[in-house]
Amino acid sequence: MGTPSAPDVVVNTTGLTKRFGSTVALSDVDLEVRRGEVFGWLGPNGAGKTTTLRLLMGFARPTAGAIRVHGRDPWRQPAAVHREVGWLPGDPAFHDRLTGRAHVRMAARLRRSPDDDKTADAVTERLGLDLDRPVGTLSRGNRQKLAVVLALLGGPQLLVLDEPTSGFDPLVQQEFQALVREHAAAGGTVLLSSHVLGEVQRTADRIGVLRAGRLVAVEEMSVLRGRSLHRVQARFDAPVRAADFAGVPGLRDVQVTASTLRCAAPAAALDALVGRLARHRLTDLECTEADLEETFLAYYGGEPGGR
Ligand SMILES: Nc1ncnc2c1ncn2[C@@H]1O[C@H](COP(=O)(O)OP(=O)(O)OP(=O)(O)O)[C@@H](O)[C@H]1O
Repeated sequence: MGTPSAPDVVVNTTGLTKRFGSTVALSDVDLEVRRGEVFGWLGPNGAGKTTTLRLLMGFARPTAGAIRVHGRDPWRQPAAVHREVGWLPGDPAFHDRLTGRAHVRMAARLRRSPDDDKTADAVTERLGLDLDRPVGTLSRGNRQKLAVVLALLGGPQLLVLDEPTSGFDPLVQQEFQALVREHAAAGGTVLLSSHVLGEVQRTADRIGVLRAGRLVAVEEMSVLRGRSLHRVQARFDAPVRAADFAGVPGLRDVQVTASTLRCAAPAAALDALVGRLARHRLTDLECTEADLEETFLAYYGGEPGGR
């Protein structure tokens, strides 16, 4: 079933749709994730991110459309897909009385990969985790580290990570981001979900944005950075009108009150904007670059917590 995918396509979906009763969790999603890239899967709570990843793992069956991992249908061939995938669930479950190392050994036995203690020790040391403590005594962040260790066991080609950095402090986040980048640099592929751009902006090569189950954008991170908005505030020695600044391409959120203009402009619009400003007598000008999260919300709308 499905068309064969090109060799560098690791995950592809066509018309992927999942409904739960009357709830449409995913609607007609077409997506390709390629070898060697880190793909950020972004959207507010309830947008359908986890549903996508669960379909990828074969834990649920699409209502319509298809998802393939290296051309395989995860619903029909879950074991073959799981052999290639390191999975970090959004709410990892552990046996509280067993140590981290016992979990590693169990997972290694399931994967039949004897070298896993070495992988586990290397990752554990980098993230700063004690594998010899019962999991029930670990903090949330440390349990999350163990989930990362387990996802990396056996050197999977594809890492599928559902909100992986929740609970990490900034230093651990940095180390985790380095692990993700190294995985991609070695030819691996990473698909990671998040509801905030800030969490994936340092690691992702591309992002896909989901909103209420629909794919609203797929963007190279470098393009998004290029669209980065500037907040501009200009004061003049006499009242101005919004119409004086109409037609500057890309200008957003224009507010004019008496002799003050406030607006947002992508870098590409600054030159035209300055031309318009210069038609009046300026008394003050401020221009500050918005952070990427703000740029992202301006383009894709909505609150990070809203659906
Ligand atoms: N098993 C299920 N039964 C019924 N509805 C479900 C089920 N799983 C998900 N949903 C619904 O599907 C929609 C998408 O949920 P999903 O968990 O995929 O979103 P998400 O983007 O991962 O959100 P979050 O960031 O909160 O984890 C939501 O409306 C959710 O309530």
